[in-house]
Amino acid sequence: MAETLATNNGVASAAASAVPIVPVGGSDGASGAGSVKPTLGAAEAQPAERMHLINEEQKFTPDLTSYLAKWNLIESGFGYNLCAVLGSQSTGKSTLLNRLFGTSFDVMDETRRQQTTKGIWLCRAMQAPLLVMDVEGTDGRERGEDQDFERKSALFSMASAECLIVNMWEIQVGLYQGANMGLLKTVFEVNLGLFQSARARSGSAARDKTLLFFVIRDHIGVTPLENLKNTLLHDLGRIWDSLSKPEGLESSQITDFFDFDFTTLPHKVLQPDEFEKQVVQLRQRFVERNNAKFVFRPEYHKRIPADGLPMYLGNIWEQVMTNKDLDLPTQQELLAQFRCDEIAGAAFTAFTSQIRTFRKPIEAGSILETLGQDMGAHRGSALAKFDKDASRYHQEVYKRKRVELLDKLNAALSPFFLGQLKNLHKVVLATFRTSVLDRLRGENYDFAEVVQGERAKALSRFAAASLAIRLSDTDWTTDEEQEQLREAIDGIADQCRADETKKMVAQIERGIKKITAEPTELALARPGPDMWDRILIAFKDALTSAEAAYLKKAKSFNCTDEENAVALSSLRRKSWQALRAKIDEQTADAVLSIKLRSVFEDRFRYDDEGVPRVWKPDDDIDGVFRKARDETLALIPVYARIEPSDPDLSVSIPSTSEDPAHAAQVERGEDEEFDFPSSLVLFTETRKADVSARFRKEADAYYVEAKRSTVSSIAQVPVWMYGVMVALGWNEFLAVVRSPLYFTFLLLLIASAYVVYRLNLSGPLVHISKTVAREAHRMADKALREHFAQPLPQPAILREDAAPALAPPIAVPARAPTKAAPAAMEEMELKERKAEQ
Ligand SMILES: Nc1nc2c(ncn2[C@@H]2O[C@H](COP(=O)(O)OP(=O)(O)OP(=O)(O)O)[C@@H](O)[C@H]2O)c(=O)[nH]1
Repeated sequence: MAETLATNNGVASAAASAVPIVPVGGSDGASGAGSVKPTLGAAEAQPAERMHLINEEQKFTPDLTSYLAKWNLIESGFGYNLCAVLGSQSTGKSTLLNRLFGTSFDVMDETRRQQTTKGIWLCRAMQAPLLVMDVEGTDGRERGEDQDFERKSALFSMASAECLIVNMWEIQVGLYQGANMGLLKTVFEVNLGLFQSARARSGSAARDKTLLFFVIRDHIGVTPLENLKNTLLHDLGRIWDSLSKPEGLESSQITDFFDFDFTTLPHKVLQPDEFEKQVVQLRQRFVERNNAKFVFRPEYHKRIPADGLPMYLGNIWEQVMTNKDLDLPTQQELLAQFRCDEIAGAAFTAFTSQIRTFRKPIEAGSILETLGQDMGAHRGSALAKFDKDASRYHQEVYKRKRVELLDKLNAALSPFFLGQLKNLHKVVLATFRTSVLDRLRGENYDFAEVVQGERAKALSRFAAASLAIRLSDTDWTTDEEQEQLREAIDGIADQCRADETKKMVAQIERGIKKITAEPTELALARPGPDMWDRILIAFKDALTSAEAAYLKKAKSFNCTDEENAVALSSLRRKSWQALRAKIDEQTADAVLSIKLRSVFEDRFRYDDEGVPRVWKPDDDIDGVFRKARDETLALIPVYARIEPSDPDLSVSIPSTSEDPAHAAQVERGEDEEFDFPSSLVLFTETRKADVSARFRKEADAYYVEAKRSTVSSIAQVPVWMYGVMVALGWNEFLAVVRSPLYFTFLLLLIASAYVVYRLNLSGPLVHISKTVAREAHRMADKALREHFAQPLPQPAILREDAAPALAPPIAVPARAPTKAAPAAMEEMELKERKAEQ
């Protein structure tokens, strides 16, 4: 046992040089040391205000936190020490504490010798971060037989203080009650129970040790400290042996739980200078950390941070009061849980107010560029705050609470992470769409390259941005969002490709329309058995080159064969429909009748050399008319159906019913139904009959006109008639020459003619005359047509029943270039007809 003891023989024997002593406020009335000067190097200029930790009614103070703050200790963590004093009443405990630590405990008035300290008082030492407890003296006459409070207070001091100063006079050494041995026995017993569970759990007794520092007062020096110490140790050993120890601790030694130290102090009244000197020396052991005999060794510390001390001490006292077994480690754990929760709560509150600013912009769809850093910084500062205050508490509890706090912080940040991801998804997708569409403008682009490039850009931007907001120590992942983005991008790419394909098909279709327009117009204007051959050759040529153009471009679209087949089928169908629209335009009723009339005129009004016919009475007008009319009528069935003379030139486009892709489009309402066989038929039978009837009427008018022209040529005036006219008009001639009036008129007429000739006005006059004549002719012609349009008795050769059967389709020779009836004439006639309608 002796080896484990930390004794201090030197203190008692060392009669240090006279060192002035601290005057501690006015509290030390007994010392009368108001004249001595402090040499403590104190951090505080004045003694700290004491506080009643446990009052006479055995109530624990609620003000400890504020006092700790006032004493600048609340933030000190483990950087403080706590000691308490035990001893009989009026043995100079308060005096000793005030002298040693510069505290402000009340000291007994020497003249009255009555109890001064009631309950437990606490004060901060003046020169060190040390809390000192002045405990009500034991064995006081005020409490008499009632030892309840002294036991409680001793137990409380034992549980909380690192160092328990046992104050006694030299003459008390060897006594049982006087030396507080009875009290110490009780304390040892309860202490064993107290530490039992702690030992079982931690396996370390050293950690829970307490120092019992015996200060033997009024030492007159006759009995050396060593003897006194041995006496005390012997007594303590006896007490320990007599204890009923709990199971598992039967063989435990007193030194497993306590360290002992001993010192003496001279009589304060009889040897005041010596007393003060030794107090100063003793003080050094309490306040100088680098002192070799520094009292507060780390293993004595209860490991309670200063800010948790009020609660810890409160709980201990509550347990002491309710006589429950004290389990200090449990208390420490409970305290740690409570304090860690408190600290975490404070850190979390500050954290939530900091991160509140993220909510609005993220909900509004914005992307916060520094969100990841900010989230990390706020989370880090919350954890740092927690670590700073909570790490001093029970480590297991601290670590568990830290994990809980981290989870809570992550949960609070998670909505921002997800919100930002959602916004990122939207923005990246929109950028992808815009960029692709921008780059698809114009002609020179490779669709696959554009889409692949932008896709890679979008995905890497998303990956980088989402990585930036992924915090460590979270289970946050972005895999699902990346997959969703990939799908969305592919969806847009597919849509773009479909749009591009459509655009390309429409462009090619326009090209085909342009290329086939002229050959179609030309072929329909010059009908014949090979009319459709010419049109279909042009169409097929255009379609073949269009398909080649599509396939060439489609390569860069990465289109599948199926997509290509659909697009090509659509291209063929649309091109055919465009051709058919052109044909419809060129075979509309009005246009067709002009075409037929033109063909008829070519055959009827012009001879084989293309020279206009002047009908003579002996000409076979009827024969020529019949032939021209029948040949023209024979063209109507040719126009009626698209049918090439060469079957190889036939075109076959799948109808909707044969094309599932188009059928689906029709079902979706994106296109109209298409039936190829019916698209080959231009005229129904009824329309054919209508066209024939109309043409016949027009042809009849030509016939009548031709007939009339022979009548007017027959009615020419014979030459002799002019001789007769001269003979008959001779008298009138003479009358004019002889009459001055008529002659003057004649001269005026001649003069006018001369002026016209000289002024070269003959041209305009002739032009006006011609115009007037033409207008008159047109009006007469119109009147005649209207007249003959009435149902008149027809000549036998013109009646339907007398007409020969229509000749089979025959080749219609191309019109000679010198012939009349150019397209302009046709148009003029068409306009005239429209105006008439
Ligand atoms: N003989 C002697 N008397 C002392 C010594 N120190 C103080 N006293 C006197 O003892 C009396 C009691 O002093 P306190 O310091 O109040 O003693 P206490 O133990 O705190 O008293 P309670 O708080 O009532 O238990 C005072 O009159 C002091 O002057 C000392 O070293 N020796």
